[in-house]
Amino acid sequence: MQAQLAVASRATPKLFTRVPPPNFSNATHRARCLAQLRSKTNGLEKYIYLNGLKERDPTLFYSLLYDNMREMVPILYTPTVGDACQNYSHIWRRPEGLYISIGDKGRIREVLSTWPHVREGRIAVVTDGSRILGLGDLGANGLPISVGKLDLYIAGAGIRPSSTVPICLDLGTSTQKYLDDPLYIGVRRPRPSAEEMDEFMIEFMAAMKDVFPDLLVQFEDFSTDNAFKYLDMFRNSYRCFNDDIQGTGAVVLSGFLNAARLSSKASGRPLTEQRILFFGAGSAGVGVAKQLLSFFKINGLSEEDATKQIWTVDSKGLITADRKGLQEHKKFFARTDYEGPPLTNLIDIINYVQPTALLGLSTMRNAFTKDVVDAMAAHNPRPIIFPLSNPVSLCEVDYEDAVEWTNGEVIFASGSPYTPFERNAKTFEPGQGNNMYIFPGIGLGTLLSKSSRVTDTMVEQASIALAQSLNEDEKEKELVYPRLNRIRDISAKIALAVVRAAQAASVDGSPALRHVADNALLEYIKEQMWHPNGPKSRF
Ligand SMILES: NC(=O)C1=CN([C@@H]2O[C@H](COP(=O)(O)OP(=O)(O)OC[C@H]3O[C@@H](n4cnc5c(N)ncnc54)[C@H](O)[C@@H]3O)[C@@H](O)[C@H]2O)C=CC1
Ligand SMILES: CC(=O)C(=O)O
Ligand SMILES: [Mg+2]
Repeated sequence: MQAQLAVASRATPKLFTRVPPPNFSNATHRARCLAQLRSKTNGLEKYIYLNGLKERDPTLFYSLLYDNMREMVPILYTPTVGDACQNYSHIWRRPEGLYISIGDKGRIREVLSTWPHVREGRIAVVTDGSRILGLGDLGANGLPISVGKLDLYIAGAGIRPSSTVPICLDLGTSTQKYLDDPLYIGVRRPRPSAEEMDEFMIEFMAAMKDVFPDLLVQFEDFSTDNAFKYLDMFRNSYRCFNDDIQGTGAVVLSGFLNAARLSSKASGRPLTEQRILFFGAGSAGVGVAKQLLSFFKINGLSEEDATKQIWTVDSKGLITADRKGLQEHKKFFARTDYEGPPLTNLIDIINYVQPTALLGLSTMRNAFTKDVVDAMAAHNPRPIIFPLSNPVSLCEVDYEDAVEWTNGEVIFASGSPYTPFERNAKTFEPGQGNNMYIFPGIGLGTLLSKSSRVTDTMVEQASIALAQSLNEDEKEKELVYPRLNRIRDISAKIALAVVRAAQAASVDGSPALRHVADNALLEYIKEQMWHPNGPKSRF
């Protein structure tokens, strides 16, 4: 009898259907799992391994993720999630999100209702797979981006796993390779017309609200025209935001605020005279440019003067207002003060604009060549260079090159992670300008305040809170973003700012929080967070 009891106590019923070995302990198993992960040399194999671990033992998976963010985030998120998406139909093991197909039009509510945790749903990340990172139209292979973003909500903001709803809208794909692939997981058809897609999206959003009344929707990686269109269409009637436009805008503004202070210190140039050149003018480039307007406005410039500090470049060169057939989202920042022949070469554009900051959101690998970086350094003692395109295979310049070419003076942040390195006995630590720093806090603050909408001021305040979250060591090392292992603390501070902004905008639905002082509210936010081995949280 005693032997039986001893055996039973070794078994963790949720994890094992058979009795584990006599020497089993959770601590050793944890170390074993990390060793198994580290034994894999290929990123995609690591992704598959972690995916399997999440299925076998979610508590252990999230606990390892929480304690090893710097090692595991680059696997579950950019850059490796890009490989996972591109190969998803081939590496697929089990259902892990919700597919809503174009064929479900007319019965979307019914399909959503099949989700096992309907009443717990709080945050959905929704992609249509049409622009996954900078990798193009991956169709139904885009689901891992929703899963990866939600893992960051769980690890970074303490959202309970069963409250998260990863969704991929399976609407077809324009990528022939996938249509021809016998293992392709999605519907085999071209993407729908704008009219058909609008009808689908209107039904989808109404059904989401019915089925998940407490849900926040994060739109992710929609192609640029649709990203702007559906944000405009839904932001005033549903609790939603677009991560690529608003999340990226907020995270880059935040890093830029810190970078601009460092660069102004070296140049003596006032903050309001920062001149920003965007290389890439899609949903991310224009989203960031719009957010940066607020930087200048906060510093006292009128909207008209602020707009003059920003130049945008697309695949045809410097964007000017006289260009024929300019897409709607490019018009706001199109220059009216340039009268020469079209400027198409980046170095010519830099020499004309004389920017203090060069931000890359172009998907053009190595577009910031040594000559480009030299041109930036010729105009600035400390040039701000942010190559923000994801994944690393599309990044505009590698960290070590940017440091080498500027003799260590560059102020740098990239969209995907780079590792620190030593140069002349100094450690260089790169910033990661990625919306992963901001959306967990925006989501947490929106849920906690029970806001009916996500307003521009909520996004802006999130950005300022992130900028102010650097600790003394990070400031001393001249980092522009905090270190990733502090993300829960940072998300709590961002959430606090978001709650206050929601209250100021009167979109909050939790009036009791209005009377709680900031310090107490911050503690309350932290207490609400889910921990892998802790008590159940509210979210
Ligand atoms: N770091 C972060 O947090 C984020 C990074 N991104 C990244 O930003 C990149 C762009 O995303 P979207 O704006 O949504 O894509 P998009 O396709 O809408 O925009 C790309 C822009 O780059 C321009 N471009 C393309 N080739 C060019 C060339 N040779 N020279 C100059 N411009 C060129 C295009 O004309 C377009 O304006 C992606 O790699 C994405 O992963 C997006 C969101 C967040
Ligand atoms: C980071 C992100 O959202 C993107 O690259 O699309
Ligand atoms: Mg994205």
